[in-house]
Amino acid sequence: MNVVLAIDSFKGCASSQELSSWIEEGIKEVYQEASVTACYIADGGEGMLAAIMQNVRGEIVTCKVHDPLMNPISAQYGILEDGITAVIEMAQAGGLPLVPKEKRNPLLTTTFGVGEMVKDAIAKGCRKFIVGIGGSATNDAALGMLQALGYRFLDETGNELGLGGAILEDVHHVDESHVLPALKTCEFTVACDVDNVMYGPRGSAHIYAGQKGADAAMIERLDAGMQQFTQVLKNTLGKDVAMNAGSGAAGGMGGGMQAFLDATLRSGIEIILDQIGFDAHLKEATLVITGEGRIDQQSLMGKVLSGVSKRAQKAGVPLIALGGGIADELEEHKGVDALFSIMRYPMSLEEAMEKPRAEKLVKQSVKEIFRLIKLAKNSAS
Ligand SMILES: Nc1ncnc2c1ncn2[C@@H]1O[C@H](COP(=O)(O)OP(=O)(O)OP(=O)(O)O)[C@@H](O)[C@H]1O
Ligand SMILES: O=C(O)[C@H](O)CO
Repeated sequence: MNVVLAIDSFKGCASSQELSSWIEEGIKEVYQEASVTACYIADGGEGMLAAIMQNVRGEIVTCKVHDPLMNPISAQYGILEDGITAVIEMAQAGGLPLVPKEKRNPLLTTTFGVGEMVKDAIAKGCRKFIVGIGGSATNDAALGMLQALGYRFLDETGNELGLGGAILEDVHHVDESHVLPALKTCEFTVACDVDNVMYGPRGSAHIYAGQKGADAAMIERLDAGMQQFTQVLKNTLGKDVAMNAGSGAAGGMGGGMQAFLDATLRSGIEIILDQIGFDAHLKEATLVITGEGRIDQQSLMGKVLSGVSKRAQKAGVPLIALGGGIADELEEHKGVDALFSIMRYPMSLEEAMEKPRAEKLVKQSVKEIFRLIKLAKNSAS
């Protein structure tokens, strides 16, 4: 019995690492001799750095940067063993949890700190970047990040603009004369947690600015600003990126990085599965277990579950998914052989998400599943 685990965190409850160790314990109680390979998983947002660095060789670097409201903080990024590839998780410097609820305002928040991380890595010799984007407090199309790297954004009359999503509507000119020279020799691959576009009904502001503290009027302003800014990108750089998949991830960070840094945008889960050599693990696998906090229709359309499912199907390995909860409307789940909720009896979400209870529920569910598998295997042989 070779089980491969590729489970996303249950957001607000348990990390991919914690879940993996609980699942492994549950399996081992039934199948002592089982071999369990835990692949830590994330989608590009929070947790991506840990997911990649725990699966590959490299070092973690801590540096001093600024949070989305420009308060000094420490952030971490990784340098792979080749010494030139940096793994940057934008959420470390631009993440939503860094901003207290009452201060969340994507007109003001900036990705400046993410640029500071890139600058630090460049100073340490890095020239290749894997940047995980998502889980952000920002909607500034990467302008803050670019400002930290020397870009200056000017209004109609040539005045330099400040920080935050509010400047999108005022940018008319881009001054590249102070850009860090080494930036031209850098290669960026962006791991996007979603495939949204920069503006419009599926744009970053309409879909995600609400959770970052924007009210309806702010959302309209950010959306209009983003639209205006993408027009400037077209006129000044000749770059038409606004409708590319992932350009609207992390408040337009994907699109900004594509336009200014020639970044390649990919789905975060695909990048992570490649980095950790997931396909090789599948070759030996009897079964794969994936999952996330809440399994819904979206889970099967471009996030961790669908990424893992595509590869498991290709390798012909059965896949089961474990969720804190499963959305009512989810009846069809093509690509996942069986879905299980860890819940045993009605309880409040708060109770369910208490870590010790979640741990117990996960282990109990896993034991039940593996008891059945063992029984079926024994009766078949
Ligand atoms: N132990 C748990 N029991 C029941 N439900 C849980 C538990 N842990 C998390 N959840 C539910 O899952 C939700 C989080 O969902 P999930 O972990 O799938 O992340 P998400 O916000 O959908 O982001 P993403 O899809 O990018 O991972 C929580 O808000 C909660 O409703
Ligand atoms: O950061 C965000 O805006 C969301 O995670 C989508 O990318």
